[in-house]
Amino acid sequence: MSPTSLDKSKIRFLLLEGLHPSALQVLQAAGYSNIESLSGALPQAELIERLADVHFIGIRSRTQLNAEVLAHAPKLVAIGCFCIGTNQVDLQAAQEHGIAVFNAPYSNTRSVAELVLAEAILLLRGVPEKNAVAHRGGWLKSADNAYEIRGKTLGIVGYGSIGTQLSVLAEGLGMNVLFHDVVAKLPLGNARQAANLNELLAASDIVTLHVPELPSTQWMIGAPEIAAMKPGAILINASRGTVVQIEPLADALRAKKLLGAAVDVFPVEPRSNQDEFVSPLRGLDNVILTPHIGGSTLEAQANIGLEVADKLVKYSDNGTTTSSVNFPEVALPAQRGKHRILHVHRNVPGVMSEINRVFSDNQINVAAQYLQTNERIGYVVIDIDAASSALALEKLAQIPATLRCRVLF
Ligand SMILES: NC(=O)c1ccc[n+]([C@@H]2O[C@H](COP(=O)([O-])OP(=O)(O)OC[C@H]3O[C@@H](n4cnc5c(N)ncnc54)[C@H](O)[C@@H]3O)[C@@H](O)[C@H]2O)c1
Ligand SMILES: O=C(O)[C@H](O)COP(=O)(O)O
Repeated sequence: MSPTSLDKSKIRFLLLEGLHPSALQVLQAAGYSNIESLSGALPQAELIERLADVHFIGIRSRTQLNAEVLAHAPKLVAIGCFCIGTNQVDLQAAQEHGIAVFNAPYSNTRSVAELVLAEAILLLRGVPEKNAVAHRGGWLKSADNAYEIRGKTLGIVGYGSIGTQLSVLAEGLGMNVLFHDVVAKLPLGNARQAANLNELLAASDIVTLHVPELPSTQWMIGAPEIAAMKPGAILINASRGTVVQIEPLADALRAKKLLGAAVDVFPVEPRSNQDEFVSPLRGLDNVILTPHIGGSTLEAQANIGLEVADKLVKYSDNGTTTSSVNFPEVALPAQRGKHRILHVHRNVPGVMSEINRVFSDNQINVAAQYLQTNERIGYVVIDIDAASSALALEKLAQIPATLRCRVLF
């Protein structure tokens, strides 16, 4: 019996944006060798060119996999976002092409929370400004506008994985925690959910943002929201660059309405370390500017490499889609002596009858079948006799609603 899965040496992986070597190690240990790793993101035209024969791509937050790029990726089976955010991928277009998307939803939450707390402490003491002045030969020894973090109110916008982790750490430092979320959330410790964003803005000494990039979070902090903050408050954004309007923020910092700010993410970010960083916030001494490194610790990156690479291997090797962000979740144990068909299809009436007709019309015995659907697509894993898999694959590929179809083992 000949193996029907594509030979592992022919399965191409393209890893972008300097993924941690742990990702490569997981892929190699699973038998994959056709792997190209690049340190930066690619411009759209080059991305499209390279995706022509790539089966799996690994990216971080910079690589834009929009509908046009995905339309030019005929062999792409899955995308690994080696980070939390998946806003850089058009998840709906990926679904429509039958491409599964995976991420690492928890691996860098601690790293972000630690950075935010460190920034809050430094900004409350005026350290960024005092440091900048000292570098220019000045000496700003003064207790003016320098405060302890103990007893201050931290306002967390978005009480998810990062927001809750931060909440616990902040209370450990003696802070009061207020949070705002669109969903009613169980407060941890003594934290309290604010009635709305304005209540949080008016009551917080430090406002920190931890919402995903969504249409509803775009530019959610602009001039009116900054005006609603306490005079002398601090704003921290380590979420996404589209959440805060930069010009009103720069104005408020210049006018000393805000004591300081820490910004890790920007509406436009350089594609690589070789490109220039351009921002109206440059040159403001009371602002900590960091190059999108909230999740960039070796611990987080190593864990992300292991987690996402493992998800790609499991999907490639046996079709498991557990914790995919855009695919129905299916996990079936492998069966000895059987071949496995993975069929992704548009979720339209009658499609399962057509699929099952392939087996009944061709007298193919089905040993196991597992279907999961969401609004748009269905994903069915079918184990059948090895001798029939080539015929089944050919017939299933002809069903008009088929998006992707492959056979394993
Ligand atoms: N700077 C970095 O390096 C870095 C690292 C990790 C994550 N991030 C960003 O941080 C974001 C948050 O990460 P997370 O793991 O905590 O995500 P999460 O999904 O666990 O939590 C997000 C929370 O925001 C809430 N939310 C959504 N829309 C909202 C709105 N309009 N107003 C208030 N709350 C709203 C959600 O209900 C959820 O509780 C990620 O989506 C990512 O974009 C940045
Ligand atoms: O979404 C995330 O996890 C962060 O924004 C980190 O992105 P990065 O991997 O590009 O640093």
